[in-house]
Amino acid sequence: MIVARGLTKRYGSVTAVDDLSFTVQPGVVTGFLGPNGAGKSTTMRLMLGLDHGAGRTEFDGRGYGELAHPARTVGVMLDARAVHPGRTARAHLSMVAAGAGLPSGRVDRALDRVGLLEVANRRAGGFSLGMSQRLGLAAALLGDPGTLMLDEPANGLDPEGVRWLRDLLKAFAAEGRTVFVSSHQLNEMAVLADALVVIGQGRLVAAEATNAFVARNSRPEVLVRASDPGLLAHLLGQGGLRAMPSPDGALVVDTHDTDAVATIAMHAGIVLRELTVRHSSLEDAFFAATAGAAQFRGRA
Ligand SMILES: Nc1ncnc2c1ncn2[C@@H]1O[C@H](COP(=O)(O)OP(=O)(O)OP(=O)(O)O)[C@@H](O)[C@H]1O
Repeated sequence: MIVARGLTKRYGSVTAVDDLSFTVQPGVVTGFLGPNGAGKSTTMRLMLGLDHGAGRTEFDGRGYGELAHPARTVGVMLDARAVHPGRTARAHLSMVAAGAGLPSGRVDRALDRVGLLEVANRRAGGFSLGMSQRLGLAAALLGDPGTLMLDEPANGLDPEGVRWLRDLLKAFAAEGRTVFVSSHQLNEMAVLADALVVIGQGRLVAAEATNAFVARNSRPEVLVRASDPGLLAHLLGQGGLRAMPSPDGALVVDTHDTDAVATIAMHAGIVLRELTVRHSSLEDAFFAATAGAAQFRGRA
Protein backbone atom coordinates (compact mmCIF):
# COMPACT_ATOMS: atom_id res chain seq x y z
CA MET A 1 0.00 0.00 0.00
CA ILE A 2 1.14 3.52 -0.75
CA VAL A 3 0.13 6.33 1.59
CA ALA A 4 0.93 9.89 0.45
CA ARG A 5 0.28 12.78 2.83
CA GLY A 6 0.56 16.52 2.31
CA LEU A 7 2.72 16.40 -0.83
CA THR A 8 3.58 19.94 -1.88
CA LYS A 9 6.03 21.29 -4.43
CA ARG A 10 6.58 24.86 -5.55
CA TYR A 11 8.65 26.03 -8.52
CA GLY A 12 9.05 29.74 -7.80
CA SER A 13 5.55 31.19 -7.89
CA VAL A 14 4.04 27.98 -9.40
CA THR A 15 2.57 25.50 -6.91
CA ALA A 16 2.92 22.33 -8.99
CA VAL A 17 1.62 20.03 -6.23
CA ASP A 18 -0.61 21.45 -3.54
CA ASP A 19 -1.08 19.53 -0.26
CA LEU A 20 -1.90 16.27 -2.02
CA SER A 21 -2.92 13.25 0.08
CA PHE A 22 -4.14 9.88 -1.18
CA THR A 23 -3.84 6.15 -0.62
CA VAL A 24 -3.10 3.50 -3.25
CA GLN A 25 -4.43 0.09 -2.26
CA PRO A 26 -2.80 -3.23 -3.10
CA GLY A 27 -4.64 -5.82 -5.19
CA VAL A 28 -6.01 -3.35 -7.72
CA VAL A 29 -4.59 -1.15 -10.47
CA THR A 30 -4.85 2.54 -9.55
CA GLY A 31 -4.76 5.06 -12.39
CA PHE A 32 -3.26 8.49 -11.87
CA LEU A 33 -5.01 11.05 -14.08
CA GLY A 34 -4.83 14.77 -14.64
CA PRO A 35 -4.62 17.25 -17.51
CA ASN A 36 -1.22 18.32 -18.91
CA GLY A 37 0.76 20.13 -16.25
CA ALA A 38 -1.54 18.95 -13.43
CA GLY A 39 1.47 17.73 -11.46
CA LYS A 40 1.47 13.95 -11.99
CA SER A 41 5.17 13.56 -12.78
CA THR A 42 6.14 16.00 -10.02
CA THR A 43 3.99 14.02 -7.57
CA MET A 44 5.67 10.77 -8.54
CA ARG A 45 9.12 12.31 -8.14
CA LEU A 46 8.13 13.71 -4.73
CA MET A 47 6.84 10.29 -3.66
CA LEU A 48 10.24 8.79 -4.44
CA GLY A 49 12.25 11.59 -2.87
CA LEU A 50 13.66 12.59 -6.29
CA ASP A 51 12.32 16.13 -5.82
CA HIS A 52 12.54 18.25 -2.70
CA GLY A 53 9.21 19.39 -1.31
CA ALA A 54 6.88 18.93 1.62
CA GLY A 55 4.92 15.85 2.67
CA ARG A 56 5.65 12.19 3.13
CA THR A 57 4.97 9.01 1.17
CA GLU A 58 5.13 5.55 2.71
CA PHE A 59 5.42 2.26 0.83
CA ASP A 60 4.09 -0.40 3.19
CA GLY A 61 4.94 1.87 6.11
CA ARG A 62 8.35 3.22 5.03
CA GLY A 63 9.60 6.19 3.08
CA TYR A 64 11.38 5.32 -0.18
CA GLY A 65 14.71 6.45 1.24
CA GLU A 66 14.24 4.19 4.28
CA LEU A 67 13.69 1.01 2.27
CA ALA A 68 16.34 -1.65 2.82
CA HIS A 69 15.95 -2.93 -0.77
CA PRO A 70 14.24 -0.20 -2.85
CA ALA A 71 14.38 -2.10 -6.18
CA ARG A 72 12.88 -5.20 -4.57
CA THR A 73 10.11 -3.10 -2.99
CA VAL A 74 9.14 -0.44 -5.55
CA GLY A 75 9.60 -0.86 -9.32
CA VAL A 76 9.75 2.57 -10.92
CA MET A 77 9.51 3.85 -14.46
CA LEU A 78 9.38 7.63 -14.72
CA ASP A 79 11.20 8.49 -17.94
CA ALA A 80 11.80 5.58 -20.27
CA ARG A 81 14.15 7.68 -22.42
CA ALA A 82 16.55 8.16 -19.49
CA VAL A 83 18.91 5.46 -20.78
CA HIS A 84 22.44 5.97 -22.09
CA PRO A 85 21.88 5.80 -25.89
CA GLY A 86 25.17 3.97 -26.53
CA ARG A 87 24.41 1.16 -24.10
CA THR A 88 22.72 -2.04 -25.22
CA ALA A 89 19.45 -3.10 -23.57
CA ARG A 90 21.23 -5.96 -21.82
CA ALA A 91 24.11 -3.75 -20.63
CA HIS A 92 21.64 -1.17 -19.33
CA LEU A 93 19.68 -3.73 -17.32
CA SER A 94 22.88 -5.39 -16.09
CA MET A 95 23.98 -2.03 -14.75
CA VAL A 96 20.62 -1.47 -13.06
CA ALA A 97 20.74 -4.99 -11.57
CA ALA A 98 24.29 -4.50 -10.27
CA GLY A 99 23.40 -1.12 -8.76
CA ALA A 100 20.40 -2.64 -6.99
CA GLY A 101 22.27 -5.72 -5.77
CA LEU A 102 20.13 -8.04 -7.91
CA PRO A 103 21.46 -11.26 -9.50
CA SER A 104 22.47 -10.82 -13.15
CA GLY A 105 20.38 -13.85 -14.09
CA ARG A 106 17.31 -11.66 -13.80
CA VAL A 107 18.34 -9.49 -16.75
CA ASP A 108 17.48 -11.88 -19.56
CA ARG A 109 14.31 -12.99 -17.78
CA ALA A 110 13.17 -9.37 -17.61
CA LEU A 111 14.08 -8.79 -21.27
CA ASP A 112 12.12 -11.88 -22.23
CA ARG A 113 9.13 -10.76 -20.18
CA VAL A 114 8.90 -7.44 -22.04
CA GLY A 115 9.62 -8.99 -25.46
CA LEU A 116 13.09 -7.48 -25.98
CA LEU A 117 15.29 -10.57 -25.69
CA GLU A 118 15.89 -10.63 -29.46
CA VAL A 119 17.22 -7.07 -29.42
CA ALA A 120 19.13 -7.43 -26.13
CA ASN A 121 22.42 -6.49 -27.84
CA ARG A 122 21.10 -3.47 -29.71
CA ARG A 123 21.88 0.02 -28.52
CA ALA A 124 19.02 1.69 -26.64
CA GLY A 125 19.65 4.92 -28.60
CA GLY A 126 18.18 3.23 -31.70
CA PHE A 127 15.06 2.03 -29.92
CA SER A 128 11.58 3.30 -30.83
CA LEU A 129 9.53 4.96 -28.09
CA GLY A 130 7.60 1.72 -27.56
CA MET A 131 10.82 -0.32 -27.27
CA SER A 132 12.21 2.23 -24.79
CA GLN A 133 9.02 1.91 -22.76
CA ARG A 134 9.44 -1.86 -22.71
CA LEU A 135 13.05 -1.48 -21.57
CA GLY A 136 11.93 0.91 -18.81
CA LEU A 137 9.35 -1.64 -17.73
CA ALA A 138 11.97 -4.38 -17.68
CA ALA A 139 14.05 -2.25 -15.32
CA ALA A 140 11.01 -1.68 -13.08
CA LEU A 141 10.25 -5.41 -12.98
CA LEU A 142 13.84 -6.49 -12.37
CA GLY A 143 13.56 -6.62 -8.58
CA ASP A 144 10.19 -8.46 -8.63
CA PRO A 145 8.81 -5.63 -6.47
CA GLY A 146 5.57 -5.55 -4.46
CA THR A 147 4.77 -2.10 -5.82
CA LEU A 148 4.97 -0.63 -9.33
CA MET A 149 4.95 3.11 -10.04
CA LEU A 150 4.83 3.88 -13.74
CA ASP A 151 4.56 7.28 -15.45
CA GLU A 152 2.70 6.87 -18.76
CA PRO A 153 3.96 3.33 -19.48
CA ALA A 154 1.60 2.84 -22.46
CA ASN A 155 3.13 5.79 -24.35
CA GLY A 156 4.28 4.65 -27.76
CA LEU A 157 3.17 1.03 -27.34
CA ASP A 158 1.40 -0.56 -30.32
CA PRO A 159 -2.11 -2.02 -29.75
CA GLU A 160 -0.66 -5.46 -28.98
CA GLY A 161 1.75 -3.81 -26.53
CA VAL A 162 -1.07 -1.90 -24.82
CA ARG A 163 -3.00 -5.12 -24.32
CA TRP A 164 0.12 -6.95 -23.12
CA LEU A 165 0.80 -4.17 -20.60
CA ARG A 166 -2.82 -4.25 -19.41
CA ASP A 167 -2.67 -8.01 -18.82
CA LEU A 168 0.71 -7.70 -17.08
CA LEU A 169 -0.44 -4.96 -14.70
CA LYS A 170 -3.75 -6.64 -13.94
CA ALA A 171 -1.98 -9.94 -13.18
CA PHE A 172 0.53 -8.05 -11.03
CA ALA A 173 -2.29 -6.47 -9.01
CA ALA A 174 -4.20 -9.76 -8.78
CA GLU A 175 -1.20 -11.17 -6.91
CA GLY A 176 -1.93 -8.62 -4.18
CA ARG A 177 0.70 -6.10 -5.35
CA THR A 178 0.25 -2.36 -5.61
CA VAL A 179 0.13 -0.71 -9.04
CA PHE A 180 0.09 3.08 -9.49
CA VAL A 181 0.13 4.15 -13.12
CA SER A 182 -0.34 7.53 -14.80
CA SER A 183 -1.82 7.84 -18.27
CA HIS A 184 -3.64 10.16 -20.64
CA GLN A 185 -5.21 7.22 -22.48
CA LEU A 186 -8.61 7.36 -20.83
CA ASN A 187 -10.21 4.55 -22.83
CA GLU A 188 -7.37 2.28 -21.76
CA MET A 189 -7.60 3.49 -18.16
CA ALA A 190 -11.33 2.70 -18.15
CA VAL A 191 -10.55 -0.98 -18.70
CA LEU A 192 -7.26 -1.12 -16.77
CA ALA A 193 -7.81 0.88 -13.60
CA ASP A 194 -10.09 -0.30 -10.79
CA ALA A 195 -9.41 2.87 -8.81
CA LEU A 196 -8.34 6.41 -9.70
CA VAL A 197 -6.46 9.30 -8.22
CA VAL A 198 -7.39 12.38 -10.26
CA ILE A 199 -5.61 15.71 -9.85
CA GLY A 200 -6.01 19.15 -11.42
CA GLN A 201 -3.59 22.06 -10.99
CA GLY A 202 -1.76 20.12 -8.30
CA ARG A 203 -4.83 19.53 -6.15
CA LEU A 204 -6.79 16.36 -5.51
CA VAL A 205 -9.97 16.13 -7.60
CA ALA A 206 -10.93 12.55 -6.73
CA ALA A 207 -9.57 9.38 -5.16
CA GLU A 208 -12.08 6.59 -5.51
CA ALA A 209 -13.16 3.48 -7.45
CA THR A 210 -13.31 4.10 -11.21
CA ASN A 211 -17.02 3.17 -11.33
CA ALA A 212 -17.82 5.59 -8.52
CA PHE A 213 -15.85 8.38 -10.24
CA VAL A 214 -17.72 7.86 -13.53
CA ALA A 215 -21.11 7.64 -11.76
CA ARG A 216 -20.44 10.76 -9.69
CA ASN A 217 -19.35 12.81 -12.70
CA SER A 218 -22.00 11.69 -15.18
CA ARG A 219 -25.41 12.96 -16.12
CA PRO A 220 -28.05 10.27 -16.54
CA GLU A 221 -29.27 10.10 -20.14
CA VAL A 222 -31.75 8.08 -22.11
CA LEU A 223 -31.68 7.97 -25.90
CA VAL A 224 -35.13 7.63 -27.54
CA ARG A 225 -36.09 7.15 -31.16
CA ALA A 226 -39.79 7.74 -31.59
CA SER A 227 -42.38 7.94 -34.38
CA ASP A 228 -43.15 11.57 -33.36
CA PRO A 229 -40.13 13.02 -31.55
CA GLY A 230 -41.54 16.57 -31.46
CA LEU A 231 -44.73 15.48 -29.66
CA LEU A 232 -42.78 13.17 -27.34
CA ALA A 233 -40.36 15.98 -26.39
CA HIS A 234 -43.33 18.22 -25.61
CA LEU A 235 -45.03 15.57 -23.46
CA LEU A 236 -41.79 14.68 -21.67
CA GLY A 237 -41.34 18.39 -20.90
CA GLN A 238 -44.84 18.50 -19.38
CA GLY A 239 -43.79 15.53 -17.24
CA GLY A 240 -40.73 17.46 -16.02
CA LEU A 241 -38.21 15.60 -18.23
CA ARG A 242 -35.93 17.71 -20.42
CA ALA A 243 -35.50 16.22 -23.91
CA MET A 244 -32.95 17.55 -26.40
CA PRO A 245 -33.22 16.64 -30.08
CA SER A 246 -30.03 15.20 -31.58
CA PRO A 247 -29.10 15.78 -35.25
CA ASP A 248 -30.05 12.23 -36.28
CA GLY A 249 -33.65 12.71 -35.08
CA ALA A 250 -33.31 10.96 -31.72
CA LEU A 251 -34.09 12.59 -28.37
CA VAL A 252 -31.67 12.67 -25.47
CA VAL A 253 -33.60 12.81 -22.19
CA ASP A 254 -32.10 13.88 -18.84
CA THR A 255 -33.09 10.80 -16.87
CA HIS A 256 -32.25 7.14 -16.53
CA ASP A 257 -35.88 6.24 -15.89
CA THR A 258 -36.72 4.41 -19.13
CA ASP A 259 -40.10 3.35 -17.69
CA ALA A 260 -41.20 6.98 -17.31
CA VAL A 261 -40.31 7.75 -20.93
CA ALA A 262 -41.98 4.58 -22.25
CA THR A 263 -45.17 5.23 -20.25
CA ILE A 264 -45.55 8.80 -21.54
CA ALA A 265 -44.99 7.58 -25.14
CA MET A 266 -47.47 4.72 -24.76
CA HIS A 267 -50.27 6.98 -23.42
CA ALA A 268 -49.83 9.22 -26.47
CA GLY A 269 -49.74 6.29 -28.92
CA ILE A 270 -46.16 7.13 -29.92
CA VAL A 271 -44.14 4.19 -31.24
CA LEU A 272 -40.65 3.80 -29.74
CA ARG A 273 -37.94 2.31 -31.96
CA GLU A 274 -35.14 2.65 -29.42
CA LEU A 275 -34.98 3.35 -25.70
CA THR A 276 -31.43 3.10 -24.34
CA VAL A 277 -29.75 4.26 -21.14
CA ARG A 278 -26.50 5.96 -22.15
CA HIS A 279 -23.62 5.48 -19.73
CA SER A 280 -21.00 8.17 -19.56
CA SER A 281 -17.47 7.16 -20.44
CA LEU A 282 -14.45 7.74 -18.22
CA GLU A 283 -13.50 10.43 -20.75
CA ASP A 284 -16.81 12.28 -20.21
CA ALA A 285 -16.46 11.96 -16.44
CA PHE A 286 -12.82 13.13 -16.56
CA PHE A 287 -13.75 16.27 -18.53
CA ALA A 288 -16.64 16.99 -16.16
CA ALA A 289 -14.43 16.53 -13.08
CA THR A 290 -11.46 18.54 -14.35
CA ALA A 291 -13.38 21.20 -16.32
CA GLY A 292 -11.96 24.08 -14.30
CA ALA A 293 -8.52 22.57 -13.86
CA ALA A 294 -7.18 22.19 -17.41
CA GLN A 295 -4.35 24.67 -17.92
CA PHE A 296 -3.80 24.17 -21.62
CA ARG A 297 -6.57 23.96 -24.19
CA GLY A 298 -6.28 23.79 -27.94
CA ARG A 299 -8.82 24.91 -30.48
CA ALA A 300 -10.68 22.49 -32.70
N1 LIG B 1 11.67 21.68 -13.26
C1 LIG B 1 10.61 22.49 -13.30
N2 LIG B 1 10.75 23.83 -13.19
C2 LIG B 1 9.70 24.67 -13.18
N3 LIG B 1 8.42 24.24 -13.30
C3 LIG B 1 8.21 22.93 -13.40
C4 LIG B 1 9.29 21.98 -13.40
N4 LIG B 1 8.75 20.73 -13.52
C5 LIG B 1 7.41 20.89 -13.60
N5 LIG B 1 7.08 22.20 -13.53
C6 LIG B 1 5.72 22.76 -13.54
O1 LIG B 1 4.96 22.06 -12.60
C7 LIG B 1 3.65 21.80 -13.09
C8 LIG B 1 3.38 20.31 -13.06
O2 LIG B 1 4.18 19.65 -14.05
P1 LIG B 1 4.21 18.06 -14.21
O3 LIG B 1 5.21 17.74 -15.26
O4 LIG B 1 4.37 17.44 -12.88
O5 LIG B 1 2.72 17.78 -14.74
P2 LIG B 1 2.13 16.47 -15.39
O6 LIG B 1 0.77 16.30 -14.81
O7 LIG B 1 3.07 15.32 -15.26
O8 LIG B 1 2.01 16.93 -16.90
P3 LIG B 1 1.94 16.07 -18.27
O9 LIG B 1 0.64 15.34 -18.26
O10 LIG B 1 1.96 17.14 -19.31
O11 LIG B 1 3.14 15.18 -18.31
C9 LIG B 1 3.59 22.44 -14.46
O12 LIG B 1 3.03 23.74 -14.32
C10 LIG B 1 5.02 22.51 -14.89
O13 LIG B 1 5.22 23.60 -15.76
